[in-house]
Amino acid sequence: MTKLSVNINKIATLRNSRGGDVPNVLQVALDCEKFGAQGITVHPRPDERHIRYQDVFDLKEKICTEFNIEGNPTEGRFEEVVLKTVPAQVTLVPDALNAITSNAGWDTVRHQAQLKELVKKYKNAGIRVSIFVDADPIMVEAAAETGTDRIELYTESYAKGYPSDREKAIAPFVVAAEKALEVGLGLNAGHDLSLENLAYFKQNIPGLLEVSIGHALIADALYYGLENTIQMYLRQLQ
Ligand SMILES: CC(=O)[C@@H](O)[C@H](O)COP(=O)(O)O
Ligand SMILES: NCC(=O)COP(=O)(O)O
Repeated sequence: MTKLSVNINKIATLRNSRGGDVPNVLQVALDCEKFGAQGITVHPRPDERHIRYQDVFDLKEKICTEFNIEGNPTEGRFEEVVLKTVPAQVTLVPDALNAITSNAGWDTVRHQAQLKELVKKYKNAGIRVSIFVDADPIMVEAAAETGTDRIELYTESYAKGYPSDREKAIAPFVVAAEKALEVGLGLNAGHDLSLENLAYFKQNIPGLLEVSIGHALIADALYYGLENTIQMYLRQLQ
């Protein structure tokens, strides 16, 4: 089974644009769960441009599905907030401070020692760890050496390549997924997954445990409504 974790960053973006509490981020998260989402993902950034650190505490208290916190472990209050809230999963992402969104996976060879320390710290706190990586078997193999439980494959290149040549776009992800299974890593994926490209990804990637989807899903909800949209995404994963 592949779990759908809804990334609610975009709900917080909308709320922050007016400075009030509409839409209410916590209520949307609870509704996502009610509508069938099996997890909630947030990606607090140091400038708190969407999810605020306080949201993370508020969400942890109320949501009952799997809580996944993504972000750069060395920036802002990320480490403090994750260790205080103890989510089900932390996903380590090497975000640059000025990037519009996540734009690369870890170089797990170069950052091996740093990642080993981080993985140990979060695992000792009882948090499952996932490392965001590109679809490259060398990066996957080195991720396994850090002791991480899972990796999250960074799917932007798949999403970009899908419309013109989906077989070519998926090929490196199949290789990376097979490597992950071979070295005993759990497998997540995310970034720019959508109603258009999700089913083919799911059908071709062995052992896919979880996808986290935000941008496209929230945009689709403008047309189909949140409940319908979540059901539509869940159907792609059957
Ligand atoms: C880790 C990742 O793939 C990102 O998609 C991220 O979680 C979304 O972050 P933004 O909403 O800040 O673009
Ligand atoms: N980890 C990826 C994620 O949470 C959502 O990414 P996107 O669907 O907003 O691109």
